[in-house]
Amino acid sequence: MAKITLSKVRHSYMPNPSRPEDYALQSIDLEWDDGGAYALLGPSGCGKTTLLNLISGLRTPSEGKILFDDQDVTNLSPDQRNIAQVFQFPVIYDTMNVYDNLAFPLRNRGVEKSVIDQRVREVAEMLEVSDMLKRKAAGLSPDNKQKLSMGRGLVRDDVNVVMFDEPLTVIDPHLKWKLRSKLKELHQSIRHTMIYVTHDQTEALTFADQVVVMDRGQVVQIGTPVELFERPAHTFVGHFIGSPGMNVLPCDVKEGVAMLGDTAIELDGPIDRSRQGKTEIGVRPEFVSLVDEGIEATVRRISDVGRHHVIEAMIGSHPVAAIHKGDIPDLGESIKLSFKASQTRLYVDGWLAMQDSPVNRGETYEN
Ligand SMILES: Nc1ncnc2c1ncn2[C@@H]1O[C@H](COP(=O)(O)OP(=O)(O)OP(=O)(O)O)[C@@H](O)[C@H]1O
Repeated sequence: MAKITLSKVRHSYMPNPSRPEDYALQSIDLEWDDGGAYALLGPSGCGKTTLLNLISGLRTPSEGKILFDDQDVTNLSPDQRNIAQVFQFPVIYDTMNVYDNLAFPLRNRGVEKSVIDQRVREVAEMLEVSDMLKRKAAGLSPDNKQKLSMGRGLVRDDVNVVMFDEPLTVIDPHLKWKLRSKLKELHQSIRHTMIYVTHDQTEALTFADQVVVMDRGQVVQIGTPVELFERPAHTFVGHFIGSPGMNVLPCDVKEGVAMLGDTAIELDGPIDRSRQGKTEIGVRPEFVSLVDEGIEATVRRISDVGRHHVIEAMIGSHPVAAIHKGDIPDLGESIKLSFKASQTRLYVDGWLAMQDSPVNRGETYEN
């Protein structure tokens, strides 16, 4: 296993890139600890697979360096990097049985027979396929095939990193949660460095200790699931994570106070007054409540999502969503809203602009 460092990594699929938009990956600096569980999360086309392929060695970056511990692996082949990869679709040998499929990566490296047997049985046990070891892979259900594919990625204990590229795409929705929690459990027991690529926030947030949120070739925020939810560094993260996403309302700032029309909005702390630009208030629907005295709004839509309702109301011409558990108002009714101050923040040009905001901002990222 290894610590992985990306230093000023950029990648373009064009022969002579010149403008930022010519790069599928803008300048990326990352450090991933040995044994950590990481997710790369972002919308389709944001560069997740490109980044994964640069780490695995399937592609060489146009610029920058990739290190495994202190070794520069930028120009090494996938084989030389000693990694395991699990793809969207199962990569298994249909004609072999489950045991031989799991044993294959070890036999390939000349591992001793007794060690192979022990490892195969351990992994089979972890993945709950022990009773299928003698079955031909061809006859397995799609989720068992993908489990087997994962097992082939996990069977070697000498790999630097195990990478998963949207591994649950082919799995039935009702089995997804099972495999998702299985993977988390596997990470906790074998402690390989793992990188999990997905565009699904639930998958990323359940699997990873740290989630790297990407958009248009850039890293927008790296944080724990709680940090991403509670303190999005950018309005993009606020929108992308959460259901519904964070409310973002244009506001004015007067003498350090955020104003929504004539109403002063209490925030989580003092704002960073050095930043100039488009000012907005960000507050998640979970922290918007219906109250007796507050900001005036008109109910536009109500959705029943089971355990609660999502009330969409208009503050002037701007929509705001509230997650609400009590009696529901009528459509068109005038209501009053309040935002929980400790979860309400100012964003300037999309970036969090509170005095204690982290400075992990992509210089060229604009949403
Ligand atoms: N082989 C290629 N040649 C040219 N452009 C490519 C190639 N592969 C990817 N791209 C472009 O690079 C950008 C990033 O693509 P990438 O596949 O890395 O994104 P992604 O986040 O993995 O998307 P998805 O979730 O859809 O797989 C996209 O604009 C894509 O069109």
